[in-house]
Amino acid sequence: MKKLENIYLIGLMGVGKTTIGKQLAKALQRPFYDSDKVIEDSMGVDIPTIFSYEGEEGFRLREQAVIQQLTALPGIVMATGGGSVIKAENREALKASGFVVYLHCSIDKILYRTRHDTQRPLLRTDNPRQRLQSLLVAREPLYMACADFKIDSGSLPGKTVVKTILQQYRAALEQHESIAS
Ligand SMILES: Nc1ncnc2c1ncn2[C@@H]1O[C@H](COP(=O)(O)OP(=O)(O)OP(=O)(O)O)[C@@H](O)[C@H]1O
Ligand SMILES: O=C(O)C1=C[C@@H](O)[C@@H](O)[C@H](O)C1
Ligand SMILES: [Mg+2]
Repeated sequence: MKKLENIYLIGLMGVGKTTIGKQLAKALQRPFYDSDKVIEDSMGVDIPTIFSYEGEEGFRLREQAVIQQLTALPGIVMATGGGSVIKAENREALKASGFVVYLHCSIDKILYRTRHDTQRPLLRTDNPRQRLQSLLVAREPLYMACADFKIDSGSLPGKTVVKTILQQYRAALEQHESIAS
């Protein structure tokens, strides 16, 4: 049976996984992990540097190792990298071990939120809008295949997003417990 002890946030870059994840962890008094930050801390360099030396493929292998490691921990909140759902092994690990929340918002909002960003190598292109659109088309089915709950994190204030996720999580826990007993 699927476990629900952990909460995982998935979605495109810039939708607010790190921001919302930290607030959820605080509300639940749980440890917070950000898979991107765990990779950066373990390597001692930032993500653009990893991409430039190892390519996206090298980064994905490191990401897979970190997702496997973190999904084995009990009682955590994790913000995942935007591309963590690409690998089937990651999707399986996320789905099996936690309540998965898919944060989404409009491409316009993502572009606005990431307008000063230098840390997202996949947006370093002449046409970031087109890049985000094609990432969304490719990934939407993968996000949906993992998600227990999908929420618009673009038009709602962060506080409301956190409150709604907590309500959904508690409802899922109750249902889970009644099925198990
Ligand atoms: N609900 C919100 N309302 C307004 N701004 C927000 C909200 N959530 C996040 N932001 C802002 O949007 C930007 C991107 O958020 P964040 O870094 O949390 O996204 P992310 O999903 O973790 O991105 P990545 O996948 O690249 O790590 C940040 O500047 C953050 O302050
Ligand atoms: O969407 C993506 O593929 C990425 C999102 C970021 O969180 C980082 O994991 C990295 O920049 C790649
Ligand atoms: Mg993040």
